[in-house]
Amino acid sequence: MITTHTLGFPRIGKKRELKFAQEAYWRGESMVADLESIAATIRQQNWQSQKKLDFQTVGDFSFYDHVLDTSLLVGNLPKRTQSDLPELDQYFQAARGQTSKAVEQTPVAAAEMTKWFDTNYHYLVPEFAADTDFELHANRYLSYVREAKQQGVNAKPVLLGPVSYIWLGKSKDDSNKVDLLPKLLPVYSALLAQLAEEGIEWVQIDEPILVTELEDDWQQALNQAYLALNKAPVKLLLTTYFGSLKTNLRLACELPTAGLHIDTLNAAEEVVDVISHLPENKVLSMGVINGRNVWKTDLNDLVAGLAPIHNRLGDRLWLAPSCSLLHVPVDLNSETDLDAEVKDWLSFAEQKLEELTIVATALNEGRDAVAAELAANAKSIAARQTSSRVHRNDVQQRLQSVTDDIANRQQPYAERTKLQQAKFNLPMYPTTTIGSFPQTTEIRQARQMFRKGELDFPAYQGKMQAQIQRAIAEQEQVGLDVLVHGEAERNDMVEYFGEQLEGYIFSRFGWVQSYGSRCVKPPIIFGDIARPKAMTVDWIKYAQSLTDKPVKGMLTGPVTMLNWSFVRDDQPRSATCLQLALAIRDEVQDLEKAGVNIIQIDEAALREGLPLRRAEWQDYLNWAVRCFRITANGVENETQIHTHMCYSEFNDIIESIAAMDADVITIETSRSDMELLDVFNAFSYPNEIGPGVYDIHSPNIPKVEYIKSLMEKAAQRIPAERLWVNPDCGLKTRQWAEVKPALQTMVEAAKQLRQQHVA
Ligand SMILES: CN1c2c(nc(N)[nH]c2=O)NC[C@@H]1CNc1ccc(C(=O)N[C@@H](CCC(=O)N[C@@H](CCC(=O)N[C@@H](CCC(=O)O)C(=O)O)C(=O)O)C(=O)O)cc1
Ligand SMILES: N[C@@H](CCS)C(=O)O
Ligand SMILES: [Zn+2]
Repeated sequence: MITTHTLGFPRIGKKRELKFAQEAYWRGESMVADLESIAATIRQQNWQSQKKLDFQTVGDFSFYDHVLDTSLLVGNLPKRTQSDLPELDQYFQAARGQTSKAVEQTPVAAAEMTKWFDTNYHYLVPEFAADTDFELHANRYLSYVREAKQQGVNAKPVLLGPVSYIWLGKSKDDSNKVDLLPKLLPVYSALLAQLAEEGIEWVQIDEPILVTELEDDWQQALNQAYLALNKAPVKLLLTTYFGSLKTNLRLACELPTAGLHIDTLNAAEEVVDVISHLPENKVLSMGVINGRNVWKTDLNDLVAGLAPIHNRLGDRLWLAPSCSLLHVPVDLNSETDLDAEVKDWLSFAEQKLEELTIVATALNEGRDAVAAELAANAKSIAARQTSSRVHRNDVQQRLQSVTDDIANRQQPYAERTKLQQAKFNLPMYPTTTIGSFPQTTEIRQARQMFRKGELDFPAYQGKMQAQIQRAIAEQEQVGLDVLVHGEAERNDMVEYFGEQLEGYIFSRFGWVQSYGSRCVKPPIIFGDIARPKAMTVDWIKYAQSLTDKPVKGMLTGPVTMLNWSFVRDDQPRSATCLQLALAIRDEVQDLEKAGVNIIQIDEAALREGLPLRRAEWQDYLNWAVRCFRITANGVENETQIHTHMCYSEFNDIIESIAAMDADVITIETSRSDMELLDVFNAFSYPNEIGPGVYDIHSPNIPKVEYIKSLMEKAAQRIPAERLWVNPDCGLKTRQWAEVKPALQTMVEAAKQLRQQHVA
């Protein structure tokens, strides 16, 4: 019999119950018991949903992030958070710098946050030093295991593996973090022994780094780890996901574990090799349902492909989604307003579990046992393949006419900058922001009322215009040079555009965790993309009508739209990106026609979209940069194109960043003390740069001297004439009470820098 399981399930709840409980606790409006109670209900519901599978996963629930959970579990929360406060409060301090406002505390620096592989999920980076010691703190983890068992759950606990845990962290003292492994392994061994005492048979141990290019020392670390952990009295299922194993294939097969999970969506071509290298006594868990996308699986096709593998492996075959379902929305059944035709093509986390059981039943008992389900699936798959709504002749024809010319500006930057300087006459160290201002409760409630029909468009528009007025007035008072309209009308920088483009649909409850309590609702691209009408022009024109200072038009670029949407799987990502590029190009040109001469095209996700293996980077960068250029470069020389990226480790891709040829790039650099600019310097990056001068994730107000010192460091690397002054990223998650003084400080710092420059 095939065994079914899942690597993890979304932990936010069907209607983001966890978010509301977390935020109420942090505001000091609820007790920890309320938060724990909601969390327990979510875990119970999740196990209930998994009842149809052979195992239910335990340990995938998290109050903030599963990497931080591992830090807690192995006694490695940052030292600065260690206090007499209860464990959960120390945990929140590590995550966000502070816990519930109702708790007396000293705020601390939050741990750094970064992207989880190539997803839009962020984890909290473990901190290491040569003297880091580990200690098992398993109470919470074991309590979940016992809670599950009390509910009759056939628990398969999940752990982030020790080698990936260390690999994902950062050494704070330049010591070699992999050297810490011998100190960490006894903690894992002790935990596995305790799990065995709880009656656990199988433990899922995630080593996602096996899909990356690993140096020898990391390969040896994996060998060392599993030789040690193999002695534990439980069976280990080693799990890999998000990619193929390539040069790590033999290693993954041969590590001494009882089973191996591979992502067969991303490693389809490796299945035969894995089967032939896998020792006869090992289980193979095949990740056959896409955990990163929302399309129904072609179950008939899958059953046909799996049948010979099942014949060969028999009971050794396990089936699961490709990765944790953390990256997809919870339940399609919550969507009552979704376009019925497209809804029939979709599958969210709950539905993916159903798909899994249908496949397993078809293989275990024969197709007749699920004939109706397979027939219904075949109908949906065929309907999608033949739908007239997927392909559009006008879009296809336009794609045929694309030439390389449209990706080029008329003049090189060196010429454009003279014309732009004459037009805008900006001072040295011009100041600006990245686009968004606080998304207040007032704004979100107005949008909710508009969505429910309680406000008509003119009333909603009036409210948003009032917000724009406020944003412009605040910026004028502060004395910024290039203003923004503040993005009040946008629920999200991607979803907002998805809602206005044809070829997209959007859900009502399709939330996916991005970090902590923050979620995104990625819009879904189902067909060819077209822009029926201008999307932003009226808002920007309105903002410009309120001031004599230039207002930047603000758009999300094609690569970011692609990377933060659920995309179609019936054509290459590059083809979808090109369609997006053309649609957004039209918006750029409409803005220009409307007299908007500074246009920012955010490509926040360009870097994170890099494939996990370097060998595949160049191909991605080639088409991604070309798409950006197609979007941006159809404008006059005098029109100034900005782009923005939140993560600025550009060491390996600086040529591509330069090839984008944006007149100005604003980036996140404050936390790196401007060292990230070294690469721009070494490359002699020719265009203008706005290195972020303060971290927008923190409520702290920066000091003038701090900003000046950062900009002085920047000026050692980039000629001052090409420097802008701006925050690291947008300000939507902050409050006005924090934003205003922070920007005042920034403008004051810029003024002093100008004076120093003259002197
Ligand atoms: C810049 N980042 C972004 C990423 N990805 C994106 N798609 N967008 C981004 O901006 N990735 C990297 C970074 C960091 N990530 C994030 C992700 C999410 C947020 C964030 O603030 N999310 C909000 C939800 C935003 C949203 O869609 N709001 C809607 C709906 C608001 C809502 O919940 N309404 C309530 C009622 C109103 C109320 O009472 O407040 C409801 O519908 O029930 C909107 O504004 O209309 C979040 O809260 O999680 C930030 C950075
Ligand atoms: N313009 C966007 C970019 C975020 S990456 C904002 O300011 O929120
Ligand atoms: Zn950003």
